[in-house]
Amino acid sequence: MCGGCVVGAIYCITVLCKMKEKNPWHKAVVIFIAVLGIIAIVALVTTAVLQNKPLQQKFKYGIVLDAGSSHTAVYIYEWPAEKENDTGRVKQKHFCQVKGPGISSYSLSPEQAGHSLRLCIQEAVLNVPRRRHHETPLYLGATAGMRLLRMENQSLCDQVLGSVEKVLQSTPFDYQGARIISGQEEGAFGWVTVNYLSDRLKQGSGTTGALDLGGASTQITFATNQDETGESAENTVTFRLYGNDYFLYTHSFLCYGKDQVLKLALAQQTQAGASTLLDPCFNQGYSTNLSYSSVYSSPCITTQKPLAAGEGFTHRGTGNALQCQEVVRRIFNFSGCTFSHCSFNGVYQPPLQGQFGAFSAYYFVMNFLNLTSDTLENNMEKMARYCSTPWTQIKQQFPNVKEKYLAEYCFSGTYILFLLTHGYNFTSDTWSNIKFIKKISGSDAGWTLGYMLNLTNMIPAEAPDTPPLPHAGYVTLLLFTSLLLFLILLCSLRSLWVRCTSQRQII
Ligand SMILES: O=P(O)(O)OP(=O)(O)OP(=O)(O)OC[C@H]1O[C@@H](n2cnc3c(O)ncnc32)[C@H](O)[C@@H]1O
Ligand SMILES: [Ca+2]
Repeated sequence: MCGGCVVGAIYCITVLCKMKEKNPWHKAVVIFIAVLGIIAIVALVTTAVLQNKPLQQKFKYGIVLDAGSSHTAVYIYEWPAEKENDTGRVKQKHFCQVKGPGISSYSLSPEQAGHSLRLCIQEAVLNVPRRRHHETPLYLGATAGMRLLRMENQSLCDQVLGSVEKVLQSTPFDYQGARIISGQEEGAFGWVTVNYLSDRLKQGSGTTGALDLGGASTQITFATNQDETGESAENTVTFRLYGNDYFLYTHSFLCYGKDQVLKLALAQQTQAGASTLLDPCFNQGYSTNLSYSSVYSSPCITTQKPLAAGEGFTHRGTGNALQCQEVVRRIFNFSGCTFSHCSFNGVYQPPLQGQFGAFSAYYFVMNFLNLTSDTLENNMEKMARYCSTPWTQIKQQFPNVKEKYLAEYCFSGTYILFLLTHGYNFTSDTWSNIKFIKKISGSDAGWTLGYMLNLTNMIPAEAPDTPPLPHAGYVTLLLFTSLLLFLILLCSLRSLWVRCTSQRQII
């Protein structure tokens, strides 16, 4: 188009040049054409810039409720509408922690499960623009607490899900269902979240494994070679994302979350039915009364409450890390592996590969104990020091930390170190491959984002086509070409002018 302008202008000037002697207005017309040329070029460049300028960003939203065993959390995600399929574009906009325990704890009053969500739902209504409400998908995924309730009592489990469903259906959002997700989904979507947020999926290699420690279950997930996944189909998840194939190893250990594993340890230590339990995993001076039923009523505990036992027992700390390790060791079974490699309890696990992100309770506990950036050996020493500190001193030192957490850190820290090393086979050399994380680029690490990305088809199987030039490159090229054409126009005008003048002199 610009080339056409220039050729046209040159033609006009040639004609004008011939008409020169007859027309006294020739100079004004030449200037007029030159100005028109400049205006045309400016208009062209302006149009190109404006046409390609990103429109004012419109955002879309998605809401996921993480109905965990210990609590429910509501995550609101936000992304630019026109960049839906780009990796790293979806961000956590808002987070709301539901007051009270997880929904599985409402099995005796199921109506309360739905009711407990109301405040966070109200927050969500305020945090998503009203005009987007009807098109904002809303999902609820329940994890290990509800898996355990389902094992215990299917009917109560259905009533609790029905109660949350009733509340979620009455929201202005596009409710997409409440369900108990499988352990494989929990592990695999945690892996998707971590790798999506760290922008690793488009690169196709060097992904990060995901370690999630909840209250009732724990997951390990990492990419491995295709031949490693052949041994155990139930531990394999495959994804094709942005044109790359991923073969994931994943396993969820039900009952090995932080709260249930403590019950395993307590049950293991109270087999004799004594009225006092001296527990090396709790600080010296710590003492509380526990009922036997609070320990033995969990479906994770397969042994019966000891016959000789009364209603309850006194749980007393002795604070000894080495003895605590032995207590923890007894809740793992390292025999009976029928595969080439196992983690524990006869579960297949291929050799560990690559870096790992450890989140949820891994982060809470290791961060509190200051064990996130040291060697394994130093962490063992720090752990021993924490366990041997008297309870009164611990309480004085951390007056603002919830007492239940404080009391359990010796046990939880010892369990985490044992699980990662003896359970999953991390060594002193590979310890530094684990990063204890809470958030990545402002969004929480966890399964919820990966779950939503999957259900909304926001991660394409094939890499989307990208324009050959980025926007800035395209505008620069256009500007440069226009300037070049403008210069050619000026030169042509000048040379024609010179020719006309010389012809006039000859005449
Ligand atoms: O995945 P599931 O097993 O269903 O459980 P969850 O989703 O409820 O589990 P979380 O990751 O939210 O929490 C894991 C555990 O960490 C505990 N926890 C939360 N904040 C903590 C903190 O600051 N210090 C220590 N423990 C904490 C919490 O009570 C749980 O027992
Ligand atoms: Ca969880």
